[in-house]
Amino acid sequence: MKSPTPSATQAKTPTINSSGLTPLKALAPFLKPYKKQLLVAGVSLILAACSTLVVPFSFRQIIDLGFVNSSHSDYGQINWTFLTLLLIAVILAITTALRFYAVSWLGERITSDVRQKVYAHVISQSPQFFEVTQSGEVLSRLNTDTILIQTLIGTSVSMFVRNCLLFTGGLIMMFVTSARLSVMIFVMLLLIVIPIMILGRKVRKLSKNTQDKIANASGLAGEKLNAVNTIQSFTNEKAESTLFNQYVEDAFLAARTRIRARALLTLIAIVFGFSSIIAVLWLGAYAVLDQQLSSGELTQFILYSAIVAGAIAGLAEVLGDTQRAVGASERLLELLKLKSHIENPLEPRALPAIPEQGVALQFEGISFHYPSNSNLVLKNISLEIEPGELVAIVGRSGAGKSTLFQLLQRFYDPQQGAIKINGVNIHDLNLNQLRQMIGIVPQDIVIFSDNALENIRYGKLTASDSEIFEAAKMAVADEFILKLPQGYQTFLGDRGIRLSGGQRQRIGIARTLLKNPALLLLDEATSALDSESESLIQLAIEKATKNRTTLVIAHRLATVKKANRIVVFDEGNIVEVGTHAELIAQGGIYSTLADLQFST
Ligand SMILES: Nc1ncnc2c1ncn2[C@@H]1O[C@H](COP(=O)(O)OP(=O)(O)OP(=O)(O)O)[C@@H](O)[C@H]1O
Repeated sequence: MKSPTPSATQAKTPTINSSGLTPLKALAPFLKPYKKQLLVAGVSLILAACSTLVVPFSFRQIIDLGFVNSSHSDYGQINWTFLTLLLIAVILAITTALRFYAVSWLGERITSDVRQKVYAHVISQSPQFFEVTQSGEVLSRLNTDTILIQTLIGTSVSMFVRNCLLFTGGLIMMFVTSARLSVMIFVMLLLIVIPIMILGRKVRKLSKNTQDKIANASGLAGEKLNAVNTIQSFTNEKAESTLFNQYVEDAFLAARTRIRARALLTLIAIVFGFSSIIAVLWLGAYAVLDQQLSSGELTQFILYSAIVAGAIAGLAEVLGDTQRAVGASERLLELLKLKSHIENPLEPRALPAIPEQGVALQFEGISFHYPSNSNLVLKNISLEIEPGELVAIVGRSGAGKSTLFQLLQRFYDPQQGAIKINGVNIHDLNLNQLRQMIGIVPQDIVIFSDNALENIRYGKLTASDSEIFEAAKMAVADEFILKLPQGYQTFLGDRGIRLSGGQRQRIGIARTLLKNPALLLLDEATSALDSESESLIQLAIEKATKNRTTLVIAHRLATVKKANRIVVFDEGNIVEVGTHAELIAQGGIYSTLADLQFST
C-alpha cells in the first residue's frame, strides 16, 4: 500500500470558503443551552472592566486632593477616596474570579459537547466517508481542534471582550481628561491597527495550515500503528519513520512560520503602542508645566493610556489565539456539515411480522458500482430467497459476493434495482430496524480490547451473562473460552491478537447468535484452518443457520453441499443457480471452481 503524500491527504479534506470570524457563529448553538453561565460571565466581565476603569480616576482624586494641594487637604475626603479604592479592588477581585470560573466552565463544557457531537456524527457516517478520511485525522480533530476551541471560549473570547471594553472605556476617559493629547494618541493608534490587522489575517491562514499538517501526521501514525506487524515483516521501520519525520517536519515548518508571524505581530503592537504613548506623555509633561493640566489629571491620563496600550497588546495576543480557533472550528464544522450518504427514510415503512423460519429476500435487477469506481461490481442481479433457506454464494475472488452483503445492510445503495425483505424495499425501512434484523459474521472478526464476555455481549448490549454462555455454546466457543486463564473474564488483547483465527471466528459467531437475527450473513474465512477447527466452525454454522434465512459466502465444501441452493457469481453476474449435484452435472464455472477450491 502506498502511503498518501501530505498534499494528497490534504486534497481530500473538503474546504469551506469563509471570511473573518463567521465560522465561530457555528459555535453559537453549542453556547445556547448555557445562557445562565454566559450571563454570569458577561456581567462579571463588564463589572471587572468598569472597576479597572475607575482606578485611574481615584488616583487622580488622591493626588489632587491629598498630596498636591495639601493646604486644602480634607482628611474625611481622603479617607473616603481610599475606602472607595479598596471597595473597587474587592469588586475587581470578586468579579474577576467569577468571570474566570464561568468562562473556564463554559470552555470545558462546550469542548465536551463538541467532542461528543463530532464523535456521534462521525460514527454514523456511511463507509463512503471512511474511504476518503483517515481515522487518525478524525482523532486529531477531536483532540487538537477541540482544545483550541476550549482555549477560545475558556480564555480568548473573554480576554477579547475585556480588552475591547478597556480599550473603549480607556479611550473615552482619555478624551475626557485631555482631548488635545487624546487626538494625538488616536491618530497614532490608527497607524498601529492597520499593520496588526494585516498580520493577523496572515496568522490565521498559517494556523489552519499547521492544524492540517498535524492532522496529516496523526492520520499517518494512526494507520501505521495498526499495521506494525506488516511494517516489521517487510522491515520497513526505517522508511516509515522517515515518512513520519517528513510529515512532522512539515508540521514544524508550518508552525515556525506561524510563530514568526505572531512574534512580529506582538512586537509591532507593543513597540507602536508604547512609543505613541511615550510621545504623548512627553507632550503631557509640557502641558502640566504650562498649567493646562493638573498633576492628578496627567496621572489619570497616563494610567488610562497604559490601560489602552495594555488592551491593544492584549488584543493582538488574543487575536492570534482566535485566528487559530477559527481555523479549528472551521475544520470541525466541515465534519459536522457532512451528511451521511445513507440516511433514514423520512417516513419509514413498518416491516410485516417476521415468520418463525426467517425472512424472504428479493433482489430485483440490482446494479451497483462503488462511489470511487464507476465499474459495475453487480450487474442486474435478480434472485429470490425463501424464508429459512440456506443459500451458498460462490465465485471467484472479486466477483462481487461481499458487495451483496454490503448492500443488504445498506452501507451503500444500489444505483438501480431494489432489495426487498418480506416484500418491503429496504430503502423504506428504518435503518436501525433493518440492521437489527441482520446478523453478519464477517471474514475479519473485530475483537475489542475487552474480555471474552463483553466481546460477545457486543451482539446485544442488554444480554444477561447466561444468554452469553448459551450463545457461546451454540457457537462452539464455550470450550476454548473456559480454557483461557480467566475463562470468560480473560482479556482478549488489542484487536484479539491473543486468539487464533478459528477462535476469533467462533467469538464472532457467538456475538451474532446473541443478536438472534432473522437474516444471517456469513462470510466464511478463506484462511486454511486445521481440520479440527474447520469441523468445529462447521458445527457452529450448522447450529446457527437453524430457523433463519442464511446467506453464506462459501469457501468450504461442507457448507456448499448443505445449502438448499448454490448461487454462482462471476464478474458481477449470477451465472448459475442450483444444488451441488445439479451444478457439477452442468459442468460450468461451479464445477471448475469445485475442482480447484474444494478438491472434489
Ligand atoms: N469500497 C470499495 N470501493 C471500491 N471498490 C471496491 C470496494 N470494495 C470492493 N470493491 C471492488 O468490488 C469488486 C467486488 O468486491 P467484493 O469484495 O464484493 O468481491 P468478493 O467476491 O467478495 O471477493 P472475495 O471472495 O475476494 O472476498 C472488486 O473488484 C473490488 O475491488
